[in-house]
Amino acid sequence: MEELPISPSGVLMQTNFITPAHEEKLVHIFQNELEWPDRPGRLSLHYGYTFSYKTFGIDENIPFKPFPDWLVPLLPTTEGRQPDQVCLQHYAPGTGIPPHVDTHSTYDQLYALSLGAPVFMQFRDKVSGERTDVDLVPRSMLQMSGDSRLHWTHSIKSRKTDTLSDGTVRLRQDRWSITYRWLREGGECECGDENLCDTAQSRIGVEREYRWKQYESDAKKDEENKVTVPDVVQKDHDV
Ligand SMILES: O=C(O)CCC(=O)C(=O)O
Ligand SMILES: [Fe+2]
Repeated sequence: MEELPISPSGVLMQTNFITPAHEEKLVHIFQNELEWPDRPGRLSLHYGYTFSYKTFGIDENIPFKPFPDWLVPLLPTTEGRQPDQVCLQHYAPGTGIPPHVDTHSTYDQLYALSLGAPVFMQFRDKVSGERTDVDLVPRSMLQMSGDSRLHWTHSIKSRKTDTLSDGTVRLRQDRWSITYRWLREGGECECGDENLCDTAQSRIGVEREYRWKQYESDAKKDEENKVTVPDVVQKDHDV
């Protein structure tokens, strides 16, 4: 893993984490062997503990799901133990993920493997307004640590194209990512960031930012009720 020479600090990347042939096999599995929710937008499948769209922590009611065979060789080994929560997501062209930080109290280390088409991830410091785009190239493993994990939000814009620095317009295509999360011992974060840290916020009696939560839980309800999610809720809430 090499740290990228950018703000925020703490963005580490390993390109070519797997070979193109391995990636091709995985995409075949994703497209032919997995059962995805039947709705538009970004789709998620969970392994290990299940991510809760209510608390943004772990869903305590769902037992640990063992990692499938195809996933085991894709687990990062640099944390000394397997992750606790793994989320495979499919981004159809045009879909993204709103700006957020992964819950500080529940999760400690955070990694993401990119497969399929490239896409830009935008890091944003809400205090200074500074933004940095990182190109998530296929087969690269990203680690978000330090400032990039705790003090900057990250997002993927919902749009059909990305414009590269040389002006080239790149069409979005199918992308998959695998997010790996390790539970934080003790379940409290000591970073003290009252803008982004749920532990710091709860200590000063501030309710968390619920917008993304609302979006996700609405999408989940719609999935349960098999109601089509209207296009408008799939747009980013760029706050
Ligand atoms: O798709 C990605 O690479 C990252 C997704 C993400 O930010 C998350 O699942 O929390
Ligand atoms: Fe995230």
